[in-house]
Amino acid sequence: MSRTKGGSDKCSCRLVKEVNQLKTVVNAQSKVLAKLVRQMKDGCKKKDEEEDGCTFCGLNPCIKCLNPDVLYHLGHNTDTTDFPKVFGDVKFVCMGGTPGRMEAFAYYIMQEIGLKLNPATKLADMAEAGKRYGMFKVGPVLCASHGMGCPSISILLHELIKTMYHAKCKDPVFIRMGTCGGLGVEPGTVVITTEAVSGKLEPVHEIVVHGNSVLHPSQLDEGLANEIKSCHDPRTDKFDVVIGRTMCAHDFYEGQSRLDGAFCEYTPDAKMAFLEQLQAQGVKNIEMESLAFAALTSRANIRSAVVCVAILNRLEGDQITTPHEILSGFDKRPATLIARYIRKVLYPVEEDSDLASEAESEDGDGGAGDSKPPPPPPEEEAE
Ligand SMILES: O=P(O)(O)O[C@H]1O[C@H](CO)[C@@H](O)[C@H]1O
Ligand SMILES: O=c1cc[nH]c(=O)[nH]1
Repeated sequence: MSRTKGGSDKCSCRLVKEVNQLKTVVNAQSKVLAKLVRQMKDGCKKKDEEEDGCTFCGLNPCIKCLNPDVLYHLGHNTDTTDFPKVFGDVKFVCMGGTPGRMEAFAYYIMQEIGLKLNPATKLADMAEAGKRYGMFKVGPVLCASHGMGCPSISILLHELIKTMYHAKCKDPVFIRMGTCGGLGVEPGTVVITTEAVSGKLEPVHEIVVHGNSVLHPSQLDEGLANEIKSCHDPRTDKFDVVIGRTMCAHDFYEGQSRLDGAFCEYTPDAKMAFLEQLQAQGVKNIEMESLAFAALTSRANIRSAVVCVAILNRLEGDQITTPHEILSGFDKRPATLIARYIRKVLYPVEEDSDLASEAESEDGDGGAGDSKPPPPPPEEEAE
């Protein structure tokens, strides 16, 4: 009996050992299997990306299935516009409030990057059919007006991001060039945003989806902000450039603590206390689109920057009394820096010293438009 018991003990011991060995083998095999599946998926993802072409992340997977995709506010759709042909070369998407500013920028950048237009023609407004925004294309630079406020820029960004997606664009950079109210800075100073904050001073853009609040971070690309700042030449430019946080308001008057709106239910002291609180938190300016701009571009992993000129110092007042000629000179300042940045990217061999020779001349009649076009202008026509 005892022999039998000893035998069965031995047997179960061997069984346990064998089961354990088997477990080790199965575990090892499932690790190998998981690795192979991962490699297989990564391979397919890479292939998809190569096929899709566009480098954006996190986009709606259903875009592919929209046939056609109608970009209603831009007046284009994938049935009638050949996106890769029309927009496939876009590397810079520049945006600003008004169609006039963006058309002027389009002509300016044309000169700056050495493109030419047949003198008998003019740049077409590519969003004319949508009757909402203005859009002009000059080689790799797409210039679009976004209107006022986050809802307006947000609609445009959805449609521009889809435009870039359908066109299979590779890593286009998005830049908003605007005006703002400065905080403790001289009127005419250019402010480049590090981070957009809401009226509650939170670095998030809130959207309401299905009745629920959804928050998206509103960071901007620090490297890009510094690259654009480095295009400033303090020796010759007649303006300062600072980097800081931007408060994005959903209104020009009460939302920005002005005392001159149709309604005002706070005291001048409360206004000053709020503006000083903003300043203490590193806020350098106030405008109305940076939050949606930062949030939507960063959701798609797009490098983006906000470059605005202060048209007044809010610590000194609310009303904009600066004459229009001076304001339009101010408008050219963000444009000058952005054009230099674009030139640097397109013509990296250009010497930094070239920047000094074409610094903004506000005494002249053409302001930033006086700049010399870069050497070897490509023999290409603007669209
Ligand atoms: O000068 P732009 O870029 O239009 O932007 C600023 O000016 C408008 C208010 O006057 C707001 O849209 C604000 O963000
Ligand atoms: O004070 C200002 C000036 C321009 N744009 C704004 O939103 N606020």
